[in-house]
Amino acid sequence: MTEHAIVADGLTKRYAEELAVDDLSLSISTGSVYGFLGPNGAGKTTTMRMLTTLTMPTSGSATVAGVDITDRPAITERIGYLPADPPVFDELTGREQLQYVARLHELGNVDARIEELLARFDLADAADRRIAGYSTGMCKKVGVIGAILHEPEVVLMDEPTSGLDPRAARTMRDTLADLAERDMTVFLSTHILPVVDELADTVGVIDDGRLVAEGTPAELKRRAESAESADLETAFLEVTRKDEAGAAEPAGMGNGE
Ligand SMILES: Nc1ncnc2c1ncn2[C@@H]1O[C@H](COP(=O)(O)OP(=O)(O)OP(=O)(O)O)[C@@H](O)[C@H]1O
Repeated sequence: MTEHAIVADGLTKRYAEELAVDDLSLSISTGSVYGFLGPNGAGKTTTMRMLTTLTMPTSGSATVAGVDITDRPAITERIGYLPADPPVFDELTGREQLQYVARLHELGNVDARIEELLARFDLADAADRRIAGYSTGMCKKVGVIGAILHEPEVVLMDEPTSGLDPRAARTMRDTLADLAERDMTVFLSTHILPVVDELADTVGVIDDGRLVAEGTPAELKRRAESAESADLETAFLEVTRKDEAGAAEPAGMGNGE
Protein backbone atom coordinates (compact mmCIF):
# COMPACT_ATOMS: atom_id res chain seq x y z
CA MET A 1 0.00 0.00 0.00
CA THR A 2 1.39 3.42 -0.91
CA GLU A 3 1.79 6.13 1.71
CA HIS A 4 -0.32 8.54 -0.30
CA ALA A 5 -3.56 7.26 -1.75
CA ILE A 6 -4.04 10.30 -3.97
CA VAL A 7 -1.27 12.45 -5.38
CA ALA A 8 -2.04 15.18 -7.90
CA ASP A 9 0.59 17.37 -9.46
CA GLY A 10 -0.48 20.48 -11.32
CA LEU A 11 -3.77 18.95 -12.38
CA THR A 12 -5.49 21.32 -14.80
CA LYS A 13 -8.69 21.07 -16.84
CA ARG A 14 -9.75 23.64 -19.36
CA TYR A 15 -13.11 23.60 -21.17
CA ALA A 16 -12.78 26.12 -24.01
CA GLU A 17 -12.58 29.48 -22.18
CA GLU A 18 -13.36 27.94 -18.79
CA LEU A 19 -10.44 26.97 -16.57
CA ALA A 20 -12.37 24.50 -14.41
CA VAL A 21 -9.36 23.21 -12.42
CA ASP A 22 -6.19 25.25 -12.25
CA ASP A 23 -2.84 23.71 -11.29
CA LEU A 24 -4.19 21.57 -8.46
CA SER A 25 -1.71 19.64 -6.36
CA LEU A 26 -2.83 17.25 -3.64
CA SER A 27 -1.17 14.71 -1.40
CA ILE A 28 -3.68 12.63 0.52
CA SER A 29 -2.55 10.05 3.08
CA THR A 30 -3.70 6.47 2.79
CA GLY A 31 -6.52 5.67 5.21
CA SER A 32 -7.53 9.28 5.73
CA VAL A 33 -10.79 11.08 5.02
CA TYR A 34 -10.28 14.15 2.83
CA GLY A 35 -13.12 16.64 2.73
CA PHE A 36 -13.15 18.57 -0.54
CA LEU A 37 -15.13 21.79 -0.28
CA GLY A 38 -15.84 24.63 -2.64
CA PRO A 39 -18.59 26.91 -3.90
CA ASN A 40 -20.81 25.87 -6.82
CA GLY A 41 -18.78 25.65 -10.00
CA ALA A 42 -15.44 25.65 -8.12
CA GLY A 43 -14.12 22.52 -9.84
CA LYS A 44 -14.88 19.72 -7.37
CA THR A 45 -16.69 17.37 -9.73
CA THR A 46 -14.19 18.05 -12.50
CA THR A 47 -11.38 17.12 -10.11
CA MET A 48 -13.13 13.90 -9.15
CA ARG A 49 -13.79 13.06 -12.78
CA MET A 50 -10.10 13.45 -13.56
CA LEU A 51 -9.09 11.33 -10.57
CA THR A 52 -11.51 8.60 -11.63
CA THR A 53 -10.36 8.65 -15.30
CA LEU A 54 -13.72 9.91 -16.56
CA THR A 55 -12.17 13.00 -18.06
CA MET A 56 -8.59 13.63 -19.15
CA PRO A 57 -6.65 16.51 -17.61
CA THR A 58 -5.54 19.25 -19.99
CA SER A 59 -2.21 19.12 -18.17
CA GLY A 60 -0.72 17.78 -14.97
CA SER A 61 -0.73 14.26 -13.61
CA ALA A 62 -2.09 12.20 -10.74
CA THR A 63 -2.00 8.77 -9.17
CA VAL A 64 -4.80 7.16 -7.22
CA ALA A 65 -4.03 4.05 -5.13
CA GLY A 66 -0.57 4.18 -6.66
CA VAL A 67 -1.91 3.94 -10.23
CA ASP A 68 -1.52 6.64 -12.86
CA ILE A 69 -4.87 8.10 -13.89
CA THR A 70 -4.10 7.25 -17.51
CA ASP A 71 -4.42 3.53 -16.60
CA ARG A 72 -8.17 3.24 -16.54
CA PRO A 73 -8.58 -0.56 -16.10
CA ALA A 74 -6.21 -0.67 -13.09
CA ILE A 75 -7.78 2.39 -11.48
CA THR A 76 -11.30 1.02 -11.91
CA GLU A 77 -10.34 -2.08 -9.94
CA ARG A 78 -8.93 -0.11 -7.05
CA ILE A 79 -11.33 2.76 -6.59
CA GLY A 80 -15.01 3.30 -6.02
CA TYR A 81 -16.78 6.42 -7.28
CA LEU A 82 -20.16 7.74 -6.30
CA PRO A 83 -21.17 10.58 -8.64
CA ALA A 84 -23.75 13.08 -7.42
CA ASP A 85 -26.31 11.25 -9.61
CA PRO A 86 -25.47 7.58 -9.21
CA PRO A 87 -25.52 5.59 -12.45
CA VAL A 88 -28.25 2.99 -11.96
CA PHE A 89 -30.43 1.12 -14.44
CA ASP A 90 -34.11 1.92 -13.95
CA GLU A 91 -35.24 -1.42 -15.33
CA LEU A 92 -33.22 -3.45 -12.83
CA THR A 93 -34.13 -4.11 -9.22
CA GLY A 94 -31.78 -2.81 -6.55
CA ARG A 95 -30.45 -6.32 -5.95
CA GLU A 96 -29.95 -6.94 -9.70
CA GLN A 97 -28.08 -3.64 -10.02
CA LEU A 98 -25.68 -4.68 -7.28
CA GLN A 99 -25.25 -8.17 -8.74
CA TYR A 100 -24.43 -6.46 -12.04
CA VAL A 101 -21.78 -4.31 -10.32
CA ALA A 102 -20.36 -7.47 -8.70
CA ARG A 103 -20.09 -9.12 -12.14
CA LEU A 104 -18.37 -6.05 -13.61
CA HIS A 105 -15.73 -6.33 -10.89
CA GLU A 106 -15.63 -10.14 -11.25
CA LEU A 107 -16.27 -10.50 -7.53
CA GLY A 108 -17.67 -14.04 -7.50
CA ASN A 109 -20.40 -14.73 -5.00
CA VAL A 110 -20.92 -11.64 -2.85
CA ASP A 111 -24.62 -12.25 -2.19
CA ALA A 112 -24.08 -12.23 1.58
CA ARG A 113 -22.22 -8.93 1.42
CA ILE A 114 -24.96 -7.43 -0.77
CA GLU A 115 -27.59 -8.58 1.75
CA GLU A 116 -25.62 -7.11 4.62
CA LEU A 117 -25.23 -3.74 2.86
CA LEU A 118 -28.87 -3.66 1.75
CA ALA A 119 -29.91 -4.25 5.35
CA ARG A 120 -27.48 -1.65 6.66
CA PHE A 121 -28.98 0.95 4.35
CA ASP A 122 -32.54 -0.11 5.13
CA LEU A 123 -33.11 -1.24 1.55
CA ALA A 124 -33.78 -4.95 2.11
CA ASP A 125 -37.55 -4.60 1.69
CA ALA A 126 -37.17 -2.66 -1.58
CA ALA A 127 -34.35 -4.76 -3.02
CA ASP A 128 -36.59 -6.71 -5.39
CA ARG A 129 -38.45 -3.68 -6.71
CA ARG A 130 -37.39 -1.95 -9.89
CA ILE A 131 -35.14 1.09 -9.45
CA ALA A 132 -37.57 3.06 -11.67
CA GLY A 133 -39.85 3.23 -8.61
CA TYR A 134 -37.11 4.27 -6.16
CA SER A 135 -36.84 7.70 -4.57
CA THR A 136 -33.73 9.86 -5.05
CA GLY A 137 -32.38 8.76 -1.68
CA MET A 138 -32.95 5.06 -2.45
CA CYS A 139 -31.03 5.42 -5.74
CA LYS A 140 -28.25 7.14 -3.80
CA LYS A 141 -28.09 4.22 -1.37
CA VAL A 142 -27.82 1.71 -4.21
CA GLY A 143 -25.08 3.87 -5.72
CA VAL A 144 -23.16 3.95 -2.45
CA ILE A 145 -23.35 0.20 -1.99
CA GLY A 146 -22.21 -0.26 -5.60
CA ALA A 147 -19.25 2.06 -5.00
CA ILE A 148 -17.94 0.12 -2.00
CA LEU A 149 -18.99 -3.43 -2.88
CA HIS A 150 -15.57 -4.40 -4.25
CA GLU A 151 -13.84 -2.97 -1.17
CA PRO A 152 -11.79 -0.45 -3.11
CA GLU A 153 -8.63 1.11 -1.69
CA VAL A 154 -9.90 4.61 -2.42
CA VAL A 155 -13.48 5.76 -2.59
CA LEU A 156 -14.47 9.15 -4.05
CA MET A 157 -17.92 10.42 -3.23
CA ASP A 158 -19.70 13.46 -4.63
CA GLU A 159 -22.39 14.65 -2.20
CA PRO A 160 -22.96 11.24 -0.57
CA THR A 161 -25.47 12.48 2.01
CA SER A 162 -27.59 14.74 -0.19
CA GLY A 163 -31.10 13.41 -0.69
CA LEU A 164 -30.81 11.10 2.31
CA ASP A 165 -33.17 11.28 5.26
CA PRO A 166 -31.53 11.89 8.66
CA ARG A 167 -31.33 8.20 9.54
CA ALA A 168 -29.81 7.28 6.17
CA ALA A 169 -27.39 10.21 6.39
CA ARG A 170 -26.30 8.92 9.81
CA THR A 171 -25.80 5.43 8.32
CA MET A 172 -23.76 6.98 5.52
CA ARG A 173 -21.55 8.89 7.95
CA ASP A 174 -21.07 5.77 10.07
CA THR A 175 -20.24 3.78 6.94
CA LEU A 176 -17.65 6.32 5.81
CA ALA A 177 -16.08 6.36 9.28
CA ASP A 178 -16.05 2.56 9.23
CA LEU A 179 -14.36 2.49 5.80
CA ALA A 180 -11.66 4.87 7.02
CA GLU A 181 -11.13 2.66 10.10
CA ARG A 182 -10.38 -0.17 7.70
CA ASP A 183 -7.71 1.92 5.96
CA MET A 184 -9.80 2.81 2.96
CA THR A 185 -9.11 6.36 1.81
CA VAL A 186 -12.21 8.48 1.45
CA PHE A 187 -12.30 11.57 -0.79
CA LEU A 188 -15.50 13.32 0.02
CA SER A 189 -17.01 16.32 -1.70
CA THR A 190 -20.02 17.90 -0.06
CA HIS A 191 -21.68 21.20 0.77
CA ILE A 192 -22.82 19.81 4.10
CA LEU A 193 -20.07 21.16 6.32
CA PRO A 194 -20.95 19.33 9.56
CA VAL A 195 -20.35 16.05 7.71
CA VAL A 196 -16.84 17.18 6.82
CA ASP A 197 -16.28 18.58 10.30
CA GLU A 198 -17.23 15.23 11.80
CA LEU A 199 -15.39 12.93 9.43
CA ALA A 200 -12.51 14.64 7.67
CA ASP A 201 -8.91 14.39 8.79
CA THR A 202 -8.00 17.05 6.24
CA VAL A 203 -10.08 19.62 4.41
CA GLY A 204 -9.19 21.17 1.08
CA VAL A 205 -11.08 24.19 -0.21
CA ILE A 206 -11.16 24.83 -3.94
CA ASP A 207 -12.38 28.09 -5.42
CA ASP A 208 -12.31 29.09 -9.08
CA GLY A 209 -10.35 25.91 -9.79
CA ARG A 210 -7.56 26.67 -7.31
CA LEU A 211 -6.86 25.18 -3.91
CA VAL A 212 -7.26 28.17 -1.59
CA ALA A 213 -6.95 26.46 1.80
CA GLU A 214 -5.96 23.12 3.23
CA GLY A 215 -5.60 21.82 6.76
CA THR A 216 -7.39 19.92 9.49
CA PRO A 217 -10.90 21.17 10.28
CA ALA A 218 -9.52 22.59 13.55
CA GLU A 219 -6.72 24.43 11.72
CA LEU A 220 -9.11 25.98 9.24
CA LYS A 221 -11.38 27.10 12.04
CA ARG A 222 -8.45 28.58 13.95
CA ARG A 223 -7.37 30.54 10.89
CA ALA A 224 -10.77 32.15 10.50
CA GLU A 225 -10.61 35.81 11.49
CA SER A 226 -13.30 35.43 14.11
CA ALA A 227 -11.43 32.47 15.56
CA GLU A 228 -13.07 32.75 18.96
CA SER A 229 -16.35 31.34 17.76
CA ALA A 230 -15.36 30.12 14.31
CA ASP A 231 -16.93 27.04 12.84
CA LEU A 232 -16.13 25.41 9.52
CA GLU A 233 -18.81 27.45 7.77
CA THR A 234 -17.18 30.71 8.90
CA ALA A 235 -13.78 29.44 7.76
CA PHE A 236 -15.23 28.34 4.41
CA LEU A 237 -16.92 31.70 3.82
CA GLU A 238 -13.72 33.54 4.62
CA VAL A 239 -11.39 31.54 2.40
CA THR A 240 -13.81 31.69 -0.53
CA ARG A 241 -14.59 35.38 -0.07
CA LYS A 242 -14.04 37.42 -3.22
CA ASP A 243 -12.05 40.63 -3.28
CA GLU A 244 -13.35 43.54 -5.31
CA ALA A 245 -11.85 42.24 -8.54
CA GLY A 246 -13.78 39.01 -8.05
CA ALA A 247 -10.76 36.84 -7.35
CA ALA A 248 -10.65 34.62 -4.31
CA GLU A 249 -8.38 36.02 -1.64
CA PRO A 250 -5.58 33.61 -0.83
CA ALA A 251 -6.41 33.82 2.89
CA GLY A 252 -6.01 30.66 4.88
CA MET A 253 -3.71 28.79 2.52
CA GLY A 254 -0.71 27.48 4.28
CA ASN A 255 0.60 24.86 6.61
CA GLY A 256 -1.26 25.98 9.67
CA GLU A 257 1.50 28.09 11.15
N1 LIG B 1 -18.35 19.35 -19.59
C1 LIG B 1 -18.13 20.65 -19.34
N2 LIG B 1 -18.06 21.54 -20.35
C2 LIG B 1 -17.83 22.84 -20.11
N3 LIG B 1 -17.67 23.37 -18.89
C3 LIG B 1 -17.73 22.54 -17.83
C4 LIG B 1 -17.98 21.14 -18.00
N4 LIG B 1 -17.98 20.56 -16.77
C5 LIG B 1 -17.76 21.54 -15.89
N5 LIG B 1 -17.62 22.74 -16.54
C6 LIG B 1 -17.34 24.04 -15.89
O1 LIG B 1 -16.24 23.89 -15.04
C7 LIG B 1 -16.43 24.62 -13.82
C8 LIG B 1 -16.31 23.65 -12.65
O2 LIG B 1 -17.45 22.78 -12.64
P1 LIG B 1 -17.61 21.59 -11.60
O3 LIG B 1 -18.82 20.81 -11.99
O4 LIG B 1 -16.33 20.86 -11.48
O5 LIG B 1 -17.89 22.39 -10.24
P2 LIG B 1 -18.34 21.87 -8.80
O6 LIG B 1 -17.37 22.46 -7.83
O7 LIG B 1 -18.48 20.41 -8.79
O8 LIG B 1 -19.74 22.58 -8.63
P3 LIG B 1 -21.09 22.19 -7.82
O9 LIG B 1 -20.80 22.38 -6.37
O10 LIG B 1 -22.08 23.18 -8.32
O11 LIG B 1 -21.43 20.77 -8.18
C9 LIG B 1 -17.78 25.29 -13.94
O12 LIG B 1 -17.56 26.62 -14.39
C10 LIG B 1 -18.49 24.49 -14.99
O13 LIG B 1 -19.39 25.29 -15.69
